[in-house]
Amino acid sequence: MLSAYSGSAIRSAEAPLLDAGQGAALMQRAAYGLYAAAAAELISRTGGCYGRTAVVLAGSGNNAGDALFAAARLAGRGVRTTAVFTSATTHPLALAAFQRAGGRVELLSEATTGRLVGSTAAADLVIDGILGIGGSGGLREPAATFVRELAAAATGVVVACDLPSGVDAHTGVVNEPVLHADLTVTFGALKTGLLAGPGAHAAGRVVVVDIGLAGSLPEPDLFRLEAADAAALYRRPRPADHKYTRGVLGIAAGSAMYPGAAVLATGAALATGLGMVRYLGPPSVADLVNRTHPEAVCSQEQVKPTHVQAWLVGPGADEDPDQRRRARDAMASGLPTVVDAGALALLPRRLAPQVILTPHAGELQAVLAKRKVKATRRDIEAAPTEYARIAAELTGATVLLKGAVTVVASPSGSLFSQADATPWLATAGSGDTLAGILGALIATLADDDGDAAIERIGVPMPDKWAAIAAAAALLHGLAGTRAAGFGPIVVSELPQHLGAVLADLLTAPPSRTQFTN
Ligand SMILES: NC(=O)C1=CN([C@@H]2O[C@H](COP(=O)(O)OP(=O)(O)OC[C@H]3O[C@@H](n4cnc5c(N)ncnc54)[C@H](O)[C@@H]3O)[C@@H](O)[C@H]2O)[C@@H](O)CC1
Ligand SMILES: [K+]
Repeated sequence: MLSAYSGSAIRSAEAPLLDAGQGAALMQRAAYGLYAAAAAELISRTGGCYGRTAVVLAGSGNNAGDALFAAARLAGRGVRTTAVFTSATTHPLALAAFQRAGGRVELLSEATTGRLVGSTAAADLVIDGILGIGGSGGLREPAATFVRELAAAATGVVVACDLPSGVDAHTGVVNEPVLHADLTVTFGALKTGLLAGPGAHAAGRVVVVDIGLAGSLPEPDLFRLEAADAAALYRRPRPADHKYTRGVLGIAAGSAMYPGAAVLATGAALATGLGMVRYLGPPSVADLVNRTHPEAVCSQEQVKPTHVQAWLVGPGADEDPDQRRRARDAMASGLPTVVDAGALALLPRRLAPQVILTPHAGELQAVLAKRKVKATRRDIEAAPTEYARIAAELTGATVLLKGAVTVVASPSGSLFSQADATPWLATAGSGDTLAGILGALIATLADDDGDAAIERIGVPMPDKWAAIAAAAALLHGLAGTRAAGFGPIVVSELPQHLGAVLADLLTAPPSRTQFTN
């Protein structure tokens, strides 16, 4: 599991080391890590370092210090380095080291912007060291115009120092213009803004350089599950199991108008693995579910007499009064319940953490509007963790906000973010399969075994449902990525790819230290 921290948490972790006079040593560790990662990137893209060109964009703070010390080391490997200063002052020792190593210096101004955009765009490597965790708001002039023009040009490889300048380290809000990085080399620990919100896209691949903060870090602000966590969370069948002990999921999805949602959600739940799916819905849909998934037990029953461990309500069920009633009853049942699509319009005032809402930004906007929180879809997309957290707080439910990077907010305040999906998953029916996967996971992990699994992966118990939701997003993303390897995704085929993903995961859980948002 990856853990991420706000900029202020990183600062507090650094404080005792700075007080002990270790500031220069911390900067050297950061700079060395940045140099090594940038050199590796340069070699992999251009075949070497000697004779290549690099431009460092340098601001006024310690972020520029890291970048200039790193560039001095690159110069020592024969890289022709130039620093473009966005302000008249900078880290003096780093500047001296950079110049000693043969680095050239340029000062950005209105008059030099056009020329420097051209030469920077032509460089093999650009290191963005304008702002780090000390930055607030968007870039000011003249850096703003320079970065806007540079971002519109084709550049060599872009490596961000600590974080892309202009990204909010805490929220991932991107204060435009921001130079999108191919690689972000971040120091001490992951920053929340590199894993969530538009900042996650701006960051590209992320590597963490250990500068010795591990012992001083507080509780993380955000978690990200890795494939190995999903494998550890997954409830494997045991010899003494029968279908009723492995988890039974009730699904009230689909309607005469949208029968496909029921088929997709059921198929995804079955492929995730559980004891049984009990499908409840109108006869025509039940018939279709039966024909496509004969193992599902279908009926027109209501929620109360149906014996299950968990519910999934809402996909494709907007217009059907019986399905709406089932959704309301499931939410009131006290059982773990996935509330998706149409059922999101039926929320009672207050819910519990085992109720997991799975809106996209537009649906979350409606949920929030009913609770007098005004936010546009754009606002939510710009700061997804903030709005998911508000929704979890106001409803008492766990909130999984779908997006390219999916975020999950626990009513306890904890956050998860998962970036395993591929844009190919943005296709009709995709959400129904995510709901099905999540439904199967909550049905199989509803009991004490689920609690034990949560302890195993090191998640605090109040965040059990958020972690399971994050695992569902991860499995859905991996299945989608695998499916996309065979061309555009046909959602009804996703379950078979999910089966293959699970088979891989459960036999050889991979671990990752570097990831791509
Ligand atoms: N504190 C430490 O010991 C360490 C810090 N490190 C580096 O230092 C960085 C933090 O350094 P700083 O605290 O100096 O902060 P920054 O380097 O992020 O820059 C802060 C400076 O930028 C100015 N500024 C803020 N917002 C601006 C904006 N929107 N437009 C233009 N200028 C703006 C401020 O006036 C301030 O002078 C980290 O991100 C990391 O790269 C690393 O060297 C590791 C050790
Ligand atoms: K930066």
